[in-house]
Amino acid sequence: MMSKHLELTQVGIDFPTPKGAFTALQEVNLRINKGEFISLIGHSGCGKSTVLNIVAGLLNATRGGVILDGAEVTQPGPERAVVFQNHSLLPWLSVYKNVELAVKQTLRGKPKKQIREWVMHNLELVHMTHASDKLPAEISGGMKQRVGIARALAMEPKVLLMDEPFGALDALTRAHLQDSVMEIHAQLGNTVIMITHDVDEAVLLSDRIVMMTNGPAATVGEVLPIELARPRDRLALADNPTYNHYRHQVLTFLYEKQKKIEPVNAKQTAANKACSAKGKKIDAA
Ligand SMILES: Nc1ncnc2c1ncn2[C@@H]1O[C@H](COP(=O)(O)OP(=O)(O)OP(=O)(O)O)[C@@H](O)[C@H]1O
Repeated sequence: MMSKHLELTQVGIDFPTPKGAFTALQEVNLRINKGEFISLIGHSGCGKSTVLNIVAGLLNATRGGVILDGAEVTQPGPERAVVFQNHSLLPWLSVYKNVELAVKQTLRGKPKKQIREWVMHNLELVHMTHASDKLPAEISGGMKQRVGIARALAMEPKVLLMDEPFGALDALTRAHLQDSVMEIHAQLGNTVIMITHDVDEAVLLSDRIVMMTNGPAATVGEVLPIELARPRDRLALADNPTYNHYRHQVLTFLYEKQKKIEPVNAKQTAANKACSAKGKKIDAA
């Protein structure tokens, strides 16, 4: 039986700017069950990373707050591991050492053999044991991202926070990693919050998709439960009407309900002004 364990209540944040306070988020409310896979989707700049950073404890909310298993989140902690778009591995350490470094604190004082087994176990989860002695520069982008995920998992976090984890990868590598993440999630049952811009990725991976409104003062617009049986097979789902219905709902939210009106750039504005001035002169002539 799943129990609610992560709660964002009335979360709001103001950033100081030279022009005064900028309200990025307003009244964000979300209840997440243990083991749930949540995707955050919304237009660029709406506040997805800000939500994730508040849950990670890297930013403090101006209003409201986050409770994880009854304790308020006020700072970063090992129970909330973050995977960023750009792996952020230490370039001078091997794949093995990068993962080991993350668990040294939590496994301090444990026998070396136990630490080694744990590091290798986590590299195995992401299929990276074969490259344990390589340096980050010697492996591909997708492999680095796998190691970043292994490093996060090795900390045994209650919540795995992923900020566009596959954003920098080519489509095929991305698909392989999505499959790995689904496998790992099925095996470990961590709670996951993932930011994505990819509608297919959100539908394929999630239990619920949280769709955010445009900023400023962005908030949760709609929440879409994805009731597709697991394990999920991307090929089989391509022709599945329910899958396509979910896809359509997300697209409708993004491109109809939250249509992004791009600001006209300064150059264009100047050009338009010049044009209409010219037009007036012509009219007047
Ligand atoms: N430290 C800061 N100071 C001022 N404004 C900020 C700060 N951090 C974020 N913002 C603003 O808050 C809003 C939300 O930013 P955020 O990075 O969370 O958006 P996002 O949805 O993750 O964007 P993207 O999809 O492009 O990564 C944006 O308007 C951004 O400019």
